[in-house]
Amino acid sequence: MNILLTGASGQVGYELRRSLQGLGNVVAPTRSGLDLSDLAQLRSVVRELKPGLIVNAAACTAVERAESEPALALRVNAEAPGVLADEARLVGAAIVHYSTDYVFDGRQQAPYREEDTPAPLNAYGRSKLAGEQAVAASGAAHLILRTSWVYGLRGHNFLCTMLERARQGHALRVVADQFSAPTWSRTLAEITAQLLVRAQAPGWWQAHSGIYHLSCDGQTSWHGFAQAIMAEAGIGCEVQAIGSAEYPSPVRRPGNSTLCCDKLKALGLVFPSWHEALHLCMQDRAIVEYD
Ligand SMILES: NC(=O)C1=CN([C@@H]2O[C@H](COP(=O)(O)OP(=O)(O)OC[C@H]3O[C@@H](n4cnc5c(N)ncnc54)[C@H](OP(=O)(O)O)[C@@H]3O)[C@@H](O)[C@H]2O)C=CC1
Ligand SMILES: Cc1cn([C@H]2C[C@H](O)[C@@H](COP(=O)(O)OP(=O)(O)O[C@H]3O[C@@H](C)C(=O)[C@@H](O)[C@H]3O)O2)c(=O)[nH]c1=O
Repeated sequence: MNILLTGASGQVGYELRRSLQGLGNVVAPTRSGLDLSDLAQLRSVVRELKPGLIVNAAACTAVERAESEPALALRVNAEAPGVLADEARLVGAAIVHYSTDYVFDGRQQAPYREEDTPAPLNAYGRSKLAGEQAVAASGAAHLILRTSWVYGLRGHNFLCTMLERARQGHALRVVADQFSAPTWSRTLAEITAQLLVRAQAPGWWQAHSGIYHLSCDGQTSWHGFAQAIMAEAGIGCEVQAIGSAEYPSPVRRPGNSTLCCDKLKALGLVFPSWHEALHLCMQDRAIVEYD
């Protein structure tokens, strides 16, 4: 089976490329071979490859940029996934699509469940919600996996930003009033692959297509996450706690976007705590530095 993987140069796509190996022949075009803003190209690539599975890890993830370029965010995060899902249905493929905790407004105290009503606060969240809706409406066998605060040792993410700022000797001031679960890109990719092994059972997609929450266990604030990163890296750098109002940004972010993952756990999948995953990720640091 051919597996079409988009976004393989991103932090989740990079890990998926490895995790999906045992499931089929992973075809991972670069952006020049498959540009999600070119909807006609998307259609022709899927028709030519005839994949049995599409895994869409490509997205516009620059949250601040989405505020000033909402049309591009909508095209890549909403229209393109809709086209991919539509084409998946036509070639008889299933599609896995990633979404975000930022579809919620963060006012709820308890962790969000899949059936809770989304109400995004920003352009990125609105584009991702529209993407979910397009995939769900396509009629293709699908998994929409919502995750949160993804990091890894490569690419653009909060962990790399904090380590770089500390290395440069900057004082760290980090918001302490936004809560969710940091999720290692490798955890996300490995649990996705475990889920796809289960999905090989006859009738699985008909019974299980839908939205699932997939984050590491537990919750913390960005400030708590930054403190844990410094501790794991052995950097004795103080991290000052600030309120969201003290961090200048054109983007409104949810106060509590922790995701409840019980629906996936009920399928027998085991999730590490966010702290455990961070520890494992940081153990990889020496390897990545010599890559
Ligand atoms: N990062 C996070 O904190 C979170 C991410 N998610 C979701 O997880 C998924 C994966 O995110 P993540 O790996 O972090 O994202 P990254 O920003 O690390 O990677 C995005 C990928 O998408 C590709 N891409 C962007 N625009 C296009 C385009 N027009 N055509 C083709 N490819 C394109 C990028 O390619 P290139 O290298 O060429 O730019 C890159 O490979 C996304 O759906 C995201 O919304 C959900 C919650 C949290
Ligand atoms: C760099 C920095 C950020 N912050 C704040 C801003 C923000 O509230 C929080 C995280 O910063 P980021 O720039 O990583 O935020 P952001 O890009 O909003 O992160 C989000 O990305 C998208 C793709 C998602 O889907 C979300 O789950 C989430 O991970 O920390 C500080 O307080 N101090 C700092 O020095």
